[in-house]
Amino acid sequence: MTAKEVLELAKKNKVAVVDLKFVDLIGTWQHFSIPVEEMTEGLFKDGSGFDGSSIRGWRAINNSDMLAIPDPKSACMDPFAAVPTLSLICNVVDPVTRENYDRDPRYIAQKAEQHLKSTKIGDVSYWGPEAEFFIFDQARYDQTSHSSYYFIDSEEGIWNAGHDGVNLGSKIRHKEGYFPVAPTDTQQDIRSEMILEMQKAGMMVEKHHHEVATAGQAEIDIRFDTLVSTADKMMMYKYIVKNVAKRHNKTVTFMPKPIFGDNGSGMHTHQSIWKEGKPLFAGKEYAGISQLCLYYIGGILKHAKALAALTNPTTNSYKRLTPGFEAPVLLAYSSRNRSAGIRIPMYSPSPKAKRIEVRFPDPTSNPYLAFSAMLMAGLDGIENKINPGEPADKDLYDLEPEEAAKIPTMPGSLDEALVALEKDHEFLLKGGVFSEDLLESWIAYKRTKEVDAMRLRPHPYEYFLYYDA
Ligand SMILES: Nc1ncnc2c1ncn2[C@@H]1O[C@H](COP(=O)(O)OP(=O)(O)OP(=O)(O)O)[C@@H](O)[C@H]1O
Ligand SMILES: N[C@@H](CCC(=O)O)C(=O)O
Ligand SMILES: [Mg+2]
Ligand SMILES: [Mg+2]
Repeated sequence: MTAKEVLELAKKNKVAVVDLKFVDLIGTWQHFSIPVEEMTEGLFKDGSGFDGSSIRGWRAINNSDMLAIPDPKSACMDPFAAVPTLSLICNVVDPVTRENYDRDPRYIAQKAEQHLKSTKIGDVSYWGPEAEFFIFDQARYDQTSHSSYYFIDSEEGIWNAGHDGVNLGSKIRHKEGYFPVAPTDTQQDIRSEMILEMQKAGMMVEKHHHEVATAGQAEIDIRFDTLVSTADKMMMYKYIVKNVAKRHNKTVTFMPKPIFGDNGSGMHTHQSIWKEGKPLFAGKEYAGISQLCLYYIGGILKHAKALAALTNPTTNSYKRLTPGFEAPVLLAYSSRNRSAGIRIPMYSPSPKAKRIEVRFPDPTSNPYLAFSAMLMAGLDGIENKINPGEPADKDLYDLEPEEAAKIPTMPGSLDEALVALEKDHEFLLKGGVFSEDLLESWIAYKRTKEVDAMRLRPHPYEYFLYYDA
């Protein structure tokens, strides 16, 4: 859509307000709105000003004026505003230099797309994220100065099955959420409503279903698209999922591991590179992939510990990456099992469908940064012909300890991942895609606001362990 077409769309839909959205460093949409009269063709060049100093991980107060420049291609009607509102996703620009702000995650993703072209390896990359999430009836969090408590509830939870925990016929048994029909699945209609809103917002949806966890775990899969467009769609995806849940007085969390002892939520990320309309990952090597694809896998595996700081960026992320819950721990690749960090799906023999699925990312990641970082790691693997080693076609959860010890693992904590990123980030700086400044501010933010903040707080479970010591 061009700027002119957006103005026509606004007229046709009797738009009164235009909502300008942009993503902060952590990966949350921020927004402000203007009356429709303020939306001229010039807005798409000159942008609209806002104070960037209050945005997480951004510039200090002495350097705070920013411009939001809307991307006309992102225009759609906002599904949740009662007043007819047009939604536009923006890039962020410095008003003095008119340069893109180098901490704007969307700009980094645009540079990653350009970088792929400049390497001449390929001209486009495709991304298909499968985000999982929980729909709860309510969630409460209370914090006193001494400790913190949380409480979640779900009509599907086994804790609602009766005092003795016996299944009463329409309750999901432990690990059996995937996927009996209603009345066991109580969330069919709410997921359907979510995908209808996604379609109205211009997204192509492939599937929705209940996931394995007992208490309202869901997944919606969208059709793959180019890097920036897919990251834009992930932002809209979360917006729609959370707001449809709210309509039903429910609440959604994308936390990777909200419930101890049950499956967590991942965001497996399918990816492939193409050149002149040809899929570069299809070939005659293992599982029908190409040598280039093997090198791409080599790059992802080599840099996985550093990547984790961006693809699994919360302290909670590492509670998901434990054996026994379909989330990967060991850094290996395989066509067969879902316990490997990278899987090569075998559903279709078509070269067009040939892709790799990186299984460790989770939906707390900022999609612009996570996709860009994975692309940069894969390209580094291709440029340096990094051999990924032999595939691991066994169940990696059941390996003999000596065998398992030979395979590298994901980091055990966010702290470890941040240290890995500090040591290994040259591959991200190529072509000026990521800057040292952005990575430093990411690491500092995550360390002080999340790792240290968690480390310094007494945990509720410590009361169970130590209160009567
Ligand atoms: N060539 C491709 N490049 C990138 N992504 C692709 C390509 N072909 C398909 N995809 C995307 O891959 C994703 C496939 O999701 P699908 O649910 O089939 O995966 P799955 O890993 O088998 O599922 P699950 O993990 O739930 O068992 C979709 O987003 C789809 O659009
Ligand atoms: N929920 C699992 C994945 C389940 C699946 O294979 O879809 C995870 O944390 O990655
Ligand atoms: Mg899934
Ligand atoms: Mg998957």
